[in-house]
Amino acid sequence: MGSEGVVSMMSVVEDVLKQQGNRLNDVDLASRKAEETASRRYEAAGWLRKTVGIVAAKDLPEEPSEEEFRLGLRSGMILCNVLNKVVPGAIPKVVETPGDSVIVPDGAALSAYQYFENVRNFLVTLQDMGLPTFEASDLEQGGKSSRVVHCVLALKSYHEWKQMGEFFTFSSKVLVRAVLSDKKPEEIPFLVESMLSKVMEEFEHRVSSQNELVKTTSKDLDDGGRFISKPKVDILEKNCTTLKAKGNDMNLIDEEAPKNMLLKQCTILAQQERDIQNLKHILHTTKAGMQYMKAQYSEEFNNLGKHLYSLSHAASGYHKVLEENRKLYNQVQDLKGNIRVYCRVRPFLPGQSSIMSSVGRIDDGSITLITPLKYGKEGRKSFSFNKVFGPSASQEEVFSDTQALIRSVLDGYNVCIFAYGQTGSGKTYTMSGPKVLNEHSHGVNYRALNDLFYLSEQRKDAFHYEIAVQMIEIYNELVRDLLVNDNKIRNSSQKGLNVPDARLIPVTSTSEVIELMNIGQRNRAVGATALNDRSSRSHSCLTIHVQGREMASGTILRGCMHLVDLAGSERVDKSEAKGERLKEAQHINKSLSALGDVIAALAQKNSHVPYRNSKLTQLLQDSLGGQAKTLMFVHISPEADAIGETISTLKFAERVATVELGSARLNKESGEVKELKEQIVSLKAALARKDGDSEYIQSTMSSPDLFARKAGGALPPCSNRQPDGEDCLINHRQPMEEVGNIEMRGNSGLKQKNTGFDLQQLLLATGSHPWPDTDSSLKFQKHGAVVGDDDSPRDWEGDNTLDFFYKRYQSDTRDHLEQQYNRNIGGGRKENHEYEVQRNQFDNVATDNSDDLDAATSDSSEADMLWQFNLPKVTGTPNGCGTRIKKPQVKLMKSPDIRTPNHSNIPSPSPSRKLPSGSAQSLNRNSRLPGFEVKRFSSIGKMGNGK
Ligand SMILES: Nc1ncnc2c1ncn2[C@@H]1O[C@H](COP(=O)(O)OP(=O)(O)OP(=O)(O)O)[C@@H](O)[C@H]1O
Repeated sequence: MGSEGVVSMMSVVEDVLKQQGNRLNDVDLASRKAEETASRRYEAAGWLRKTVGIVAAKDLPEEPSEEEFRLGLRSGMILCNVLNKVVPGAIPKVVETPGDSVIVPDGAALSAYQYFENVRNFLVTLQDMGLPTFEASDLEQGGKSSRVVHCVLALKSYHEWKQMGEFFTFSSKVLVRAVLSDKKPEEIPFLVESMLSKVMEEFEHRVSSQNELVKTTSKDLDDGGRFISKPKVDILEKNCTTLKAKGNDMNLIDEEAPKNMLLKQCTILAQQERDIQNLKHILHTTKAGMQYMKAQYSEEFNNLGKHLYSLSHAASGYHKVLEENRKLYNQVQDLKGNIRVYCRVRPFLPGQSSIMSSVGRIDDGSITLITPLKYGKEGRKSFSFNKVFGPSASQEEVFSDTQALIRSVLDGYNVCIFAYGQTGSGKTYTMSGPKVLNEHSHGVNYRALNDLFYLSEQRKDAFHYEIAVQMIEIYNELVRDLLVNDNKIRNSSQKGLNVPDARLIPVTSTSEVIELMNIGQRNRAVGATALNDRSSRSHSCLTIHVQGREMASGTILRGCMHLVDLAGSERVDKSEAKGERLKEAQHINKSLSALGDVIAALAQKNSHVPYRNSKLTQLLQDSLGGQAKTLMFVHISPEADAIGETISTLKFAERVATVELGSARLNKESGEVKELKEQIVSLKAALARKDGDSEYIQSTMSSPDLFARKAGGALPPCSNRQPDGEDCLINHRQPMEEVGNIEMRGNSGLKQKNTGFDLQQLLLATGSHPWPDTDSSLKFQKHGAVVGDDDSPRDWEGDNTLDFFYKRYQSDTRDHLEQQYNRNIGGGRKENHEYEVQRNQFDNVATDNSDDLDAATSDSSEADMLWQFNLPKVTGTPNGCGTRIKKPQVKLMKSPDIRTPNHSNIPSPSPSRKLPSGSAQSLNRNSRLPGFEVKRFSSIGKMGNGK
């Protein structure tokens, strides 16, 4: 472009400016005043000149360098300021162009891109309106303005279209004014109409595209944005087309630039759509993944729940199995006859420090002690028992395993529960409870009795039970009946435990027993005042005798239960006991060590078991050696300084646990046997009547057993020895010999005679010669007890005499008796009675299938007998139980030679076994065996009747 062109352009512009300035004056006086100032005009003209000159100097490339960009920016700024002059207020003036921003007069910084975009739009609008100022021809003619616009568009592309955002708003009022200011009045309606139609067109176009966009967006949102929807693509394309078309329509700019820009915009939009779709897809996938994971999680959670349930089920099953195992183990132990041993650890007492405990660990069945060096390097010692109860175990827990034993008593077994342990270790607490009793603190005694009465009540439709109680203490080797108020020691014999003098009192409820126990405790306390805390220095034993009759069959079951609270073991040197206390301690230790000896002998299965070395071992004899079910609670204190006693206590207890007593025996007597016994009694009575033995008749006619005597609900009368005015229960006391065990039944006449039995009579009755009365060492005490001079137990197991006699007797007694009977028949002789008795006995031996029961029955009382009479056992077992005589032997043994036994071949069982005469009529059917005979007669001696 030549200088002429520039000048003419300048003059055109100057004219326009002039014209416009004049017109604006008319429209807005204030504005015009400002715009009309010479300096501004001049300035505007100068800017314009400069701008045009610069732009003319160089075309701005599409992607300008920094310098080019700044140049273009500056050109645009100048142009805009010119335009600002032309249309005041339409475009803000540019004060500065720092970086790529534009500072307007009020100091606000705008992005250059936004600013020039607005300028472009403004120019396009003006052009669209057909304003003369910006006639295309003018621009094209001058070419400068188009370059400026180009420059602006180039800037736009430089900053990318996508950043396009806000547009300047400018006052349409101002614009209209500017447009109409130089128009003739007649042109105005046309112009306004044209402008309005364009505005409407644009407005409608924008509204419709806006609506479509809104619809598409909402549909996409409804679809969850899964994929690019076809309509949307169409809209995009349409938009692109529109944009392209628009670009084509733009006459003010180059053909290519808008096309490129539109294409770019489309590409960018499409890309963005794709991105959005991808994102949506990812979102969808993630959602699906989440849902899948959620489902999986909940499934796994369910499975875990099921697994946990099955685990807990298995765990409870495991515990059940453990419990079952323990029960089975206990059953096996019971079958083997092992003494059950439960260990209980006392808690620290109030005021004691619990830091120094000797107990390290307690498991279900084992306890580990922490031991000082002197007990071994390991520092630990473990002991195993049937169960170990820790310090926190409740009375109920401790009793829980004992319940089965209570049932056994009602089933006809003998049971012994005893508490062992060092002084103050909690024996009395376990057996009776603490001083202040409540429902939870009741000890084994109370609970056992409660159960006993409860179970007997439950069985009342099938069984009729009668229960009686005895209570004794052993103090300094003297036995004392605690249920007698006179406080006399009933038997001070050092040779025998003369328990028959201990009262046996029928009871019908736990409270009655508690009442008796209180009496017993009071009696114990009387001693205690004199002898310094005697209650803990003596062994006490509560014995409960139970007899049950099965109503349907008449079968009799007898069981008894000893509940023994032993005196505490004590180290004399440690306690520094002196005088009476020392004597007590020595007695206690002696009896406990005797107990230890008995246990050791039993554990080693020795043939000799030294029961007689103390009253205690005699008391426990039927529990330790008589096939009873025996349970020991061993107690220990937790204090570290008691470790010595604790270890020896537990060692002792472990030894006890190894003792096998043989399986417990059932004390059962069938109705048939009972009938036979009754027949015997009546036959005896008939014979006695004939003999005029009124005393005998009288006694025989009385009911044969204590419990039978009580029939009709009346309690047995108290003994003659009972002082008048005693407690009602005391008044019902029975001498023990009347009520002891099974063998206490009937034949009280024998008791009253206080006679023993005569084996010689039996031998005579069986055609045997009596054993020579060579020894006076076997004596009868006043109650018929047989006492050896020495206390040593006699083991007759290996005695050939017995075997011999047994064989002879067994095989031929029946014939012999029948012959004897035939000889005596009609003679009214007493021998007939003996014959009947013996024949019955024989029949029982030969035919009675309840043989075992008989044996069991006899056994239950056997120990009592021996205990009472100091009579050594004459059975085959090492410990004196009469259980080794076996029924098959009884039935198979035969000897042709029985009628005239060669007495030279039958040595006396023992020189000490000399028996008094005159008791032949008291023969028991069980006298089929010598061993049994002796035993039976012992029973008779003790109980007063040996039917
Ligand atoms: N399991 C326990 N829980 C709480 N206190 C107990 C427990 N065992 C024992 N005691 C308390 O310990 C003290 C001694 O107990 P207990 O009299 O029963 O011992 P002991 O072995 O019978 O003594 P001794 O041999 O002198 O007769 C008592 O005060 C008793 O209450």
